[in-house]
Amino acid sequence: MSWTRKILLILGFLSTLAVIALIAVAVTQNKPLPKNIKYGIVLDAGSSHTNLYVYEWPAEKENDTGVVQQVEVCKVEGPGISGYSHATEKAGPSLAQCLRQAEDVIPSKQHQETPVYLGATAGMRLLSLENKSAADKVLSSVEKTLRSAPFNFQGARIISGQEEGAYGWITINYLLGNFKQSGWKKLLHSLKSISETSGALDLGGASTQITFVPNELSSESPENLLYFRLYGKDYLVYTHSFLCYGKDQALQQKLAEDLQTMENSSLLDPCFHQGYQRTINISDLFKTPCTSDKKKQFPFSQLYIQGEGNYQKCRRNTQKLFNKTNCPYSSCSFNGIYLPPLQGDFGAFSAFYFVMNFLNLTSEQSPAALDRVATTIESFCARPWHEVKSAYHQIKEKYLSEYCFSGTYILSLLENGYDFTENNWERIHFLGKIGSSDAGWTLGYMLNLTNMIPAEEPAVPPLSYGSYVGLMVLCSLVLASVLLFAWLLFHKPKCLQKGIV
Ligand SMILES: Nc1ccn([C@@H]2O[C@H](COP(=O)(O)OP(=O)(O)OP(=O)(O)O)[C@@H](O)[C@H]2O)c(=O)n1
Ligand SMILES: [Ca+2]
Repeated sequence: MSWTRKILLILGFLSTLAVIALIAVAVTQNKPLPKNIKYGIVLDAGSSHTNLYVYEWPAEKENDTGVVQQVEVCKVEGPGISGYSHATEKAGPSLAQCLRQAEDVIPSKQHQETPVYLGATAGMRLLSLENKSAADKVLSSVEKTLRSAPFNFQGARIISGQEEGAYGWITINYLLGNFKQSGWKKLLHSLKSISETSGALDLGGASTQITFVPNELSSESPENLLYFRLYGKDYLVYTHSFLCYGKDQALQQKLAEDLQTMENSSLLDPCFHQGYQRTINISDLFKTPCTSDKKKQFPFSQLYIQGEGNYQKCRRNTQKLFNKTNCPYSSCSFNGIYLPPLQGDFGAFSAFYFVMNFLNLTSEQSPAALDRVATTIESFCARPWHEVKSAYHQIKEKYLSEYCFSGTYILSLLENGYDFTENNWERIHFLGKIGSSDAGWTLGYMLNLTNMIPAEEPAVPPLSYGSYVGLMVLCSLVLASVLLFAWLLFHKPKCLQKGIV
């Protein structure tokens, strides 16, 4: 072998070594640190029940959007905490089992640093209107239990309807990735200076919320407007919470209304299936502040409900709950509450989802047209109770017996209350979960209280780790080839000269 050929071989070998060394250095120098996971707990103390959520996120990424996810949900046995008004000391202990479940999910050495929050919604709002001292005692009881858990207690309080709407909106937009815009979308949006978010529709047992970014800025009703700066963008958000318009309180309102014109104690109710019967104490019906204005003396103490199963009648019946007669603003939803024109897509969750999912009306591939939704509810309501009961024997009777009313109420609320029509119906997306996380206010609440949503966009390295390593490899290969080529060109080893090769 000639000396030039030897040198060439050595050089080739050295270049390969250099490339390998460069890659090795790039990989080891920039290897991401082992994942350090953090946890947070939020208890959603709703009017019908309490859920405990455990969230996790990588510690080093806590200011990025979309990194927090739900790892556990525990449904507390028994009623919501507002249901303990007659045994307030039992409200706290009812949470113990779910807290123990959270202890199993979160590594013990991290218990102490894990924040735990409890937010109570409309059930407790109503209880504090009805009996403030009972509401305070319930909150002290749950605080005592939460303080005795091994976590870092951060508060147990009643959140306002505005907060409930706003945090629900933050949750779904965080999970849908609407706050983070990358690539062409970011460019497009910065050119048009818009950023699309999705509205949020939440239906609980005692209240319902509507929250979205309206098209035009209007200061007609400042109490319905919220301002946020999130990841470097400004958002002006409309929100309203209707207390007493959750589906359980809406049913109470409807029954109290029906009672006004009754001559005897039996009620033929079009919102329940034919053959269904239920007895209600009239005193219970008027305990809630939602019906107190309809309270009067009745010549009977119990109400006997007989199902009739008639959607059209039920619809006319529930429609009466939405008073559209006077509106002091340019536009209203109902009861004289300001509502700007609807804008964009909406995510509809909690009972909106439970009910529509039961009725098979949530499919994203072929969203049901409004008239198909109505006919589905109509034919469901028309099925006799014995048939419904045997077809869905696995579903709790309390839920099952009310899907006809709830479906009808949801249509009334969306169509009569908020003015959704067949033209924008497909903009409503009924969703239970986004990824592994439930849609609801709890995630947004935790993100806010732990300062995990920065006002300005966090500085992020321009390249991801993978692209960085890839680029290093590419540059090294190009460099090595250029060197080799240059050497070959200038030194023209004999082996490459014409006649020798
Ligand atoms: N699979 C399910 C689960 C719940 N529900 C009903 O859905 C309603 C509301 O549920 P939820 O969103 O959990 O309400 P809460 O959070 O308890 O009430 P609020 O937000 O008003 O405090 C309740 O009437 C409950 O009976 C249902 O019909 N089917
Ligand atoms: Ca709720």
